[in-house]
Amino acid sequence: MPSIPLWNGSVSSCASNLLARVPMSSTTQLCLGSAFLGVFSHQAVYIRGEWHLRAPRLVQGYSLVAAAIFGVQCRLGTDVVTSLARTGLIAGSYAAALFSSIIIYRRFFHRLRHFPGPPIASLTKFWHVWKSRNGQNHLLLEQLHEKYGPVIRTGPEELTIIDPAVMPAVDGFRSECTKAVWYDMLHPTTALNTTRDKPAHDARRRIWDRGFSPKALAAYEGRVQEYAVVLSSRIDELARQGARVNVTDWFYWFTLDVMGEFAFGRSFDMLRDEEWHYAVQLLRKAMSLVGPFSPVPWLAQIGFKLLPGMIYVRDWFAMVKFCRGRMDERIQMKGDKPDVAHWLIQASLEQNSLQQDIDWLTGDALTLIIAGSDTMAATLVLMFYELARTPYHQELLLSEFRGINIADRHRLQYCAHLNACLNETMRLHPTLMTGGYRQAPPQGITIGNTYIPGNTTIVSPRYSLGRLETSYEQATEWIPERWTTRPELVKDNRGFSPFALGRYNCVGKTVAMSEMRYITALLVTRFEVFFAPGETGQRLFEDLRDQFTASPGRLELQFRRRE
Ligand code: HEM
Repeated sequence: MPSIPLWNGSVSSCASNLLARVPMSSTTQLCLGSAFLGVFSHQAVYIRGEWHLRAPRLVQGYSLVAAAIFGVQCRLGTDVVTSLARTGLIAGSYAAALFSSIIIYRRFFHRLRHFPGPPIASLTKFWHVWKSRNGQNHLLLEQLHEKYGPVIRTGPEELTIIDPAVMPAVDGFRSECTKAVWYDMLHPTTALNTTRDKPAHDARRRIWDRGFSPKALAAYEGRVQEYAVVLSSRIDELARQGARVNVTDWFYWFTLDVMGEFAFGRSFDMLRDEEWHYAVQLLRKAMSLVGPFSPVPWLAQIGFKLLPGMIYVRDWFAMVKFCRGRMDERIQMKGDKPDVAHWLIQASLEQNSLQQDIDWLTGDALTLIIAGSDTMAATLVLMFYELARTPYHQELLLSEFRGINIADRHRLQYCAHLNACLNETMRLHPTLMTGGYRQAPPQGITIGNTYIPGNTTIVSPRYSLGRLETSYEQATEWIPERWTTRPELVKDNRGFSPFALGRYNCVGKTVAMSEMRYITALLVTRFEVFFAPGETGQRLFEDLRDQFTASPGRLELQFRRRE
């Protein structure tokens, strides 16, 4: 995109000459000129292309221009108050004209103008920031679905599509969709998951795939099991005391410790210390902003670039610094530990680019920690909530595990009811509830019978897709048998894609399934699980936050050792 010079010396002297020549009474003329510029800049410049990454520069540029207009007036002898007022008028005229032009265009001329949705959503994403300020975007989209149907305009450039055809259309192997602007939210952090450019993503993905090959997975297995056994023995101690177990914390500590091992060859030691590591706390604080600010990645960019000291932004940078330090340590580590970082570092060494790749390595380590822990922990919490409510399913699982070696992941992967419990949890309580935004290719795309114009952001919320009565019988109930003995309860499974499809699918799917199967088998064979007195699961759902990955509320269970 061409960039417009917002400020330089020649503009300054030009403005100075101009103001010197015109009488001050011509403020009206200046305001009109400014308004004209506002409309012109929208129609000629901003109407095309993406601007979110340039938002910080634009803020700086406009501030400079406003300061220059003010400065020139003061130099011409106008008093400060009048200069300020006049600058406000000129800047206000520009802004009013610019935003009026944007609003009229978005409402009446935009290519998405015919799609239903809240009228204000077609004008600005700020309505979405406001509506999802409590981090429960998944519920908001459900309400909109009820009111407006399967295709909803949820933003000036955005459609939310709650139709099972959306998943194969946007993520299928032949799909030409790309990752949407949301993935630039954390720019300039570079990482596999946030790479929007297809060739660059594919190249990085090939490196990651080496870290998840069958040979690599076999090497991680033992280490994951060690952590699972530690978790189980901690729970055992609590069970002996008859204590309540906040499984939300324990499952997070378990998955985060494992991901620390994968990313840095060193855990966060949370299972051992029984408390949150400070770096993980920083990460979680920073991540809590992802939910409300997801609709406006440009605002996040302004925060990152112009307000690095602001609370939450500061936490994010502190976490990145921590990861960078741990990655430096990991690079220096002797020995050949089987972890994911090994493969990423090895690729950089082979290309002789270790120093240049340090940002990639840090960003990828962060991705691994977030993508690998939040998803698994939330799935486990939600599945144990369902199991605690239904002892019958614990018994079914127990009989499935009888006589088999649960430490053998190949054997566990054929446990039909275990797989069904996991699938059913990921259908009803997906851990990427609304996340995974895609962008339609320039020529557009047809989903079901609906043509989606080019470059539209497409949101396909798994939370709503998993609850469609047109796809599932008794859609809001947790019935694992729908994936085994009662297939008639699944009418259309195209929307079921917990790990995504195609080029952007989950690289950690096999490790995730294997880890979740093992920990479930270990806990169910050792303990009976039930709600702690007074626990209903209400807090779990009331405090459940949609911040790209799901962040569930507290759940207190009790465990009783099986004889
Ligand atoms: C219950 C467990 C998990 C679920 C439901 C899950 C789901 C997903 C989904 C839906 C995506 C696509 C995200 C997008 O469109 O932006 C994804 C991507 C990804 N996942 Fe997972 N995931 C899980 C566990 C894991 C684990 C254990 C790891 C690592 C060990 C992992 C690493 C990744 C990475 C690196 C990506 C980015 C892939 C790419 O962009 O090429 N995930 N995951």
